Amino acid sequence: MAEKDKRQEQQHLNAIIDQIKRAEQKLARSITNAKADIDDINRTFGDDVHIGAGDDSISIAGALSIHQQQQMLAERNNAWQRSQQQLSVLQKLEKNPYFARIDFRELPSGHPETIYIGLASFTDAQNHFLIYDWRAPISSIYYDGNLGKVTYQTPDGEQVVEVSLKRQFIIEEGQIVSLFDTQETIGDQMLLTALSHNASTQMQGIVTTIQQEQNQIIRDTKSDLLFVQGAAGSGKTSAIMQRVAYLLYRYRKKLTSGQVVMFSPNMLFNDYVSQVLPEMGEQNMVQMTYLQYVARRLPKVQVQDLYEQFEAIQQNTITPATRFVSDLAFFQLVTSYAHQLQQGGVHFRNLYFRKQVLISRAQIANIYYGFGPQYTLLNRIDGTKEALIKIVQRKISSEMRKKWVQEQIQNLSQEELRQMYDYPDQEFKNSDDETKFLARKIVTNALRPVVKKIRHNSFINIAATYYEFLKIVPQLLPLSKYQVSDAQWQNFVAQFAADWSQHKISLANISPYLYLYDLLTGHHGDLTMKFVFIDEIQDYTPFQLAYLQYNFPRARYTMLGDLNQAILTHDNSQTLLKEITRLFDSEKTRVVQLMHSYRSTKQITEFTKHLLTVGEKIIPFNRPGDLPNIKVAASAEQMLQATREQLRANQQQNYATAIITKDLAQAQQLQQQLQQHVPITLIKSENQRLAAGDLVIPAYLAKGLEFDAVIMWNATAGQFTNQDQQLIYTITSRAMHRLSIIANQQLDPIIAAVPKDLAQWQ
Ligand SMILES: Nc1ncnc2c1ncn2[C@@H]1O[C@H](COP(=O)(O)OP(=O)(O)OP(=O)(O)O)[C@@H](O)[C@H]1O
Repeated sequence: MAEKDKRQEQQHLNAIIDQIKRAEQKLARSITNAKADIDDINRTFGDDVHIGAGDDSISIAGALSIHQQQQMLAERNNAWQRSQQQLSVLQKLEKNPYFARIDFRELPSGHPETIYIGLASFTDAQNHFLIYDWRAPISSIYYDGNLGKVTYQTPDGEQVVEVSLKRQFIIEEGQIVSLFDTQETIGDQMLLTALSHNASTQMQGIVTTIQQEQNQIIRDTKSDLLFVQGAAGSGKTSAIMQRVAYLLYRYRKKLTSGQVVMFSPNMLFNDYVSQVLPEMGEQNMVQMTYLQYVARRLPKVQVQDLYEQFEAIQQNTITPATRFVSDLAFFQLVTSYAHQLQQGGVHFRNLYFRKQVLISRAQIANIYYGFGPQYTLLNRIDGTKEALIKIVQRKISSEMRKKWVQEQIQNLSQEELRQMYDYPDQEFKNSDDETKFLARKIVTNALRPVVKKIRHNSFINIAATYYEFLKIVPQLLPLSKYQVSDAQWQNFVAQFAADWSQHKISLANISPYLYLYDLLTGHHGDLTMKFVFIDEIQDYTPFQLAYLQYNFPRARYTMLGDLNQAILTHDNSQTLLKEITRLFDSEKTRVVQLMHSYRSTKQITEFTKHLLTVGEKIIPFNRPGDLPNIKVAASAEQMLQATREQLRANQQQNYATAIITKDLAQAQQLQQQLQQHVPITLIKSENQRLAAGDLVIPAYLAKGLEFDAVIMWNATAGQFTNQDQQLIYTITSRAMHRLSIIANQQLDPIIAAVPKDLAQWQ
């Protein structure tokens, strides 16, 4: 490119930065003023409020004044926060205002235009766009098209333009480091630079290099279900973070970050992605794991956690019965069973008062089933609640005469008495009246917990109802059709009861349990949630997905996964997609396949894709690096030695290494052995933070993460089973720049089967 062009671009950049600086100063002044206003209002708050003379009540004028002051304060606070946010966006823009320029002409008869695209929009005093937000409709021509005719979507329909120039910039601290014109969608040069960086404990945004296939996902606004299947490292997670930012922009004023929820594989991962949106000037969405979501509904019961779940898979304790209750067929069975409960089958609990049965379960059942057949479950429960509360109210009068109440009245201290009165120095006709008043108060207070129990549906014994349901499942449906024998089913049911008696529940049972509870009590889910994102979909069961859909009935769903990386569900992963699409209207379902893999070097991706014998197509991005190296040591001692040497070699290249083990026990043992020689952090729980530097981490916690260098520990024959192909793929595909595999005496056969020329064998 001509020197003259470069000079002109730097001049243009300087002029823009000047304008940004001026806007920053203006904003900083208004922030200072807003802050002064807020302080002022706070200071004069007390003075302006007129307290009514003679008593403690506030006069109407005073109350109005308080209300006005509060409103004013809230407005100023909002304005102040908005300005703060704008300022932080401007500060980011000042360092790196834009990354692309497009010259184009609207067809058929527009005049030539030049636009610059950056992280956010920036306009001059006359409201001319100096920078376009990357999410603006026009910006999609940067991501989607080549030179020449390009079509893009606007809110008013399609628009065609003729693109004559696409220029990309790398700008650091206000200086153009490099710029190039490109014919392609996004020049490979720019992507290569982006991908060559070192891994970090925080995920980075990909605004400047979003690929065309990713852009389809980010800007989709039509689908109720957007299902993205993509190889390891194909940018699924990156794309959805960008998609959230896009949706918040596109639907601003109508959509808040609280109406977007993302279900992620573990909390470590939540932490890993937590900076992406704030870096783009947006607030984080709600983020949680499925386990957190269901477990918080049953705070007194211990739910099988991620670790136990993974161990169960490893020990092959996943039975045909567990698989069956994870299926859509079982979801439908729970749904239809709930209808049957209108006729009978709900179990109840006695309601107690002062250790005596106040309303017996038989009485409650009579009320519940006393309503006519036209009553739905919801009407039935509402009607029962009403009737129970009436019974409680009727008890008040008879209870007031009881001895315990009289005793309590006599034992009341002056202070307690004062608190019982409706207002200070309350007067009564006579002492009888006063005693009656106090007795009523005491009994009402004592009955309050019972009323609360009624309101919270505690009179329903959901565990017994669910248990009864499990017991009769074989009568409702031929289990043999689902490859479950009678004995296996009996075991499953017995296990539920045994777990429950110890206040535990398995992950397989918790979703159907809660679903039955929801149907019984008319809990209809969260109607305000507008977008639900589910990452690593392959680790969900169809039941869980159907249950999520039940819980967020008005939301649109984006599901991402790699069917090659199912480490918690194994065999059903290939059929999962079919099952999921059954849950949605096919007209509004879109399936996108991401085939390019960006994370790893070409050598690593070529190697890892051979670990999969069946699976989806994977095209490596052409970023060169070393061949993966495989070391088969002669003893456990030598394996450790080789690991230390590899760690050292990686450090010399400035690569942070993650040593990934099959399970937690191996990770713990290895870290202890290594720690005597080198500092290394053990990641043993999802509640930890990801530390910078070298780590030892079990495979199930490394999901979704990436590292400069990976050492796969103990890839010895016999450690992994035939079923572990996807686990091995997940481990090895975490490496960005270097992959090492270390085994003792004999290599795992899945790895040994990879063509010899794809690795360096030592
Ligand atoms: N368009 C892009 N520009 C720059 N970097 C990208 C792009 N797409 C993906 N990457 C990088 O590739 C790596 C992998 O991306 P990401 O973690 O989003 O993939 P994934 O599909 O979720 O992977 P996995 O399923 O293996 O967890 C990240 O370092 C990400 O920054």
